[in-house]
Amino acid sequence: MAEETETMQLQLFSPSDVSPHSSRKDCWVVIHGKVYDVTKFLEDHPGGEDVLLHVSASGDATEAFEDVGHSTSAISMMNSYLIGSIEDYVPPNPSDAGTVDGSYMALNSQTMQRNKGSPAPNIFLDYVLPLFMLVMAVSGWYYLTFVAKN
Ligand code: HEM
Repeated sequence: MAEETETMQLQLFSPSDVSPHSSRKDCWVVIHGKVYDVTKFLEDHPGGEDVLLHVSASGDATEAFEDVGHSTSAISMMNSYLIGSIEDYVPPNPSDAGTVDGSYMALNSQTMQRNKGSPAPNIFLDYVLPLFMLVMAVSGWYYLTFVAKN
């Protein structure tokens, strides 16, 4: 039940259209709701063909693709394999919701921003270490001012 969209000229697929294409001779992967025919790329994929076959069979390759942290050149290569998109795509990760209709690059740069953004708070570096240094400085000042003088 594939059909053409007028705006993006991308074929629309349902998950059941995609699932039969998970063999070495015919391998499609779904990443961020876009469908890529990677059959001709299997042998050239630097990460190997087995990972692509595996995620192809799993239905949605988005999380696996993101976990690897592909380079921008890998991301630009993807367009050559783009054949369509999933109709009414529901992202596997709820935090991706709302970006389904955005372009892949936009979504990916958001992901990179998210990953690059503020690191997880470190209680030792943020609070304990500065407090320790403050106590040491005050003790030093107290010793030099009041104790060492006498
Ligand atoms: C059309 C889709 C894909 C393209 C064009 C692509 C392209 C690439 C490229 C160019 C690299 C070399 C490293 C880099 O430049 O980032 C790479 C590495 C890799 N890719 Fe993909 N990839 C695709 C999909 C996937 C998917 C769905 C997975 C799923 C797990 C995957 C797993 C890996 C792994 C494990 C590596 C090796 C990373 C390393 O050794 O550091 N790739 N891919």
